[in-house]
Amino acid sequence: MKHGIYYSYWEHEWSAKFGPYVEKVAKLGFDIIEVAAHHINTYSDAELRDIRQAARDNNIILTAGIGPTKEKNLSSPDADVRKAGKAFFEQTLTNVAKLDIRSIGGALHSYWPVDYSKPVDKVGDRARGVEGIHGIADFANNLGINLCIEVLNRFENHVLNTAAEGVAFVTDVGKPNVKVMLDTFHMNIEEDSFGDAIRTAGPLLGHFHTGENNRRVPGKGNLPWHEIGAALREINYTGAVVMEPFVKTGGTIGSDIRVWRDLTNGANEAQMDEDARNSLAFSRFVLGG
Ligand SMILES: O=C(CO)[C@@H](O)[C@H](O)[C@H](O)CO
Ligand SMILES: [Mn+2]
Repeated sequence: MKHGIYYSYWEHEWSAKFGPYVEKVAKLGFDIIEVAAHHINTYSDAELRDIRQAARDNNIILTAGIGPTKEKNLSSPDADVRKAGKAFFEQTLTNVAKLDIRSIGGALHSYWPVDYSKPVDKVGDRARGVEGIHGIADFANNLGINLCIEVLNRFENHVLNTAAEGVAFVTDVGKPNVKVMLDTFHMNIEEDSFGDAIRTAGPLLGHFHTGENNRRVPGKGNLPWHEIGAALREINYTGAVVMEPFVKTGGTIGSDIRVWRDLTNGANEAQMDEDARNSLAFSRFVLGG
């Protein structure tokens, strides 16, 4: 098991440059830095080469996360939007591969966060999502990349809310590099049992996000970390565990995640770093790795 952190912990925008975080998280003791792929197509090849080199020098693995926009939605009823989504993913995956990234996770099968001001078509979106992911899976596989389909809570997406729905979706896609991704924050809202949800995903679990009930770093809230760790051990999970804390207000990240209060009690960067370091020690102990 490898442990990481999403760089958005420290940032307000998905467009923030992620290069400087490679060395920072290495110093904090992490194995992985997860970066937002939303704007990777604006990076030059030279920039990507430098970041890849920094990761190699610091013994850090990069993983990617993404919440596709409505205009790049692989499950849209509009064929032109689906086409734009496919082209966007092909370009994004090509650039992601330049960083030696082997895993991209998020609502790849849909868009995020969902606009609920209009009625949603869960059945149609799911069917088009299966087809859309099926249509980019081989392209990703040829680059050595796993597509990890994130199960989200009802307020952020309607297509997949439980591990069982995630497993059924991934089984329907039927490609070896398409996996289920779970996130403890979302599980806490939707699942009857953390342990059962993890066991339901079993060998299909490809990526795992951690965060407390209020998205503080693991160890500062009330989630049943021992139960979560026992279930991960039971299924012999050896993949990435990436903490995804969101504790600061502001910017697109603050508003997409609905952070309307400072959950750090005014912590400065050094104190936030210390929280991350402590949570990493807690996570390694309780979850393994
Ligand atoms: O859990 C979440 C959002 O609640 C994230 O994983 C998100 O989908 C994506 O990473 C955005 O970059
Ligand atoms: Mn997540």
